[in-house]
Amino acid sequence: MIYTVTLNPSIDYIVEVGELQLGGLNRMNRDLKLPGGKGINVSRVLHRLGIANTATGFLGGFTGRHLDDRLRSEGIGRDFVFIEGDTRINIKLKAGEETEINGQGPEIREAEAEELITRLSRLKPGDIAVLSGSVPPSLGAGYYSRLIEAVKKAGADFAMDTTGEALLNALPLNPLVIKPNHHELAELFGTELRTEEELIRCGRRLLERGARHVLISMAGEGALLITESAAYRTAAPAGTVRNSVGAGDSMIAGFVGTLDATGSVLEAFRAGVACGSATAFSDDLAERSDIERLRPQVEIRKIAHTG
Ligand SMILES: Nc1ncnc2c1ncn2[C@@H]1O[C@H](COP(=O)(O)OP(=O)(O)OP(=O)(O)O)[C@@H](O)[C@H]1O
Ligand SMILES: O=P(O)(O)OC[C@@]1(O)O[C@H](CO)[C@@H](O)[C@@H]1O
Repeated sequence: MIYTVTLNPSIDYIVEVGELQLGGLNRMNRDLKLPGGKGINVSRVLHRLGIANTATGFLGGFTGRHLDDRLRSEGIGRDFVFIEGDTRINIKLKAGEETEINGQGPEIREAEAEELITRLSRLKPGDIAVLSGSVPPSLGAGYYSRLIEAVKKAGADFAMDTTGEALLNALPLNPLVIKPNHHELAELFGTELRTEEELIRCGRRLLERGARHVLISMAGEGALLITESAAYRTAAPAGTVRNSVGAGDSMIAGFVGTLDATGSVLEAFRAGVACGSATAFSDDLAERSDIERLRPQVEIRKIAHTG
């Protein structure tokens, strides 16, 4: 079973205005409230692919209840720890460009934090925990490491999609896959990454530090996959972008779900790119039919041997 862990879920409030008047009154052309938070997005895409999974993490308040209802109505398995604070609302403003304003997240009390660790310590060998997204400030960056230790002690595996210190701390614990986008990768290494060679070099350094697969997503420019033995590249399939929020999470869902089901790293890579692009071309996350339509368009090229 795949478990997704979202420490900081959200309702994503997608707001479309024509031209943004800063300091003035703007009227919305369109708005949409979607379940959000990176792990929750992974769960929703896995579910659409027909892959059994359980969404866990923290939910609270009226927003948390709404999210839980939405996930229940979609038929997604849930095992959230319910907290006192309100789950955040993240604003995704579309005014030509996409601008995101994400909340910090509610306060998580110590007993609530301990409860999630207890739940994850019940995973079984063969299970995979997908840990995604930001950490509410009250938990601190070290919390992910405690969760991972519980998962590993239970004999289960884990994948990680977060940034900064939390990601670096997870590397020695050997994540199945990590997925920085090219901007996050540059930030991790404190440098600009202009060429494919530079991206691959940084990806390899993350392998050396313990990751087992490194996916580098590059939005409309496709993605790179760095494994122990080689580096691969795909272009993104062509299409009209509608809402790219959750494209990276969709990619993780396709990669982890397919790797778990087939054992094929390249099929997992292909599925990941198809899921990511299908989401970018949809208002909400991708539907299975859109993913299947794009899958054959994803051509994978081996570009380098590792080592
Ligand atoms: N504009 C686009 N056109 C085609 N495919 C896209 C586009 N944006 C994203 N994708 C697909 O989705 C994958 C992941 O996208 P991206 O690199 O934007 O991830 P991300 O930054 O983690 O996204 P997010 O944080 O919005 O979930 C890309 O590798 C690509 O396959
Ligand atoms: O603030 P975080 O946890 O880093 O990211 C949260 C978020 O931006 O990520 C998802 C898209 O990947 C959205 O559903 C959600 O609003």
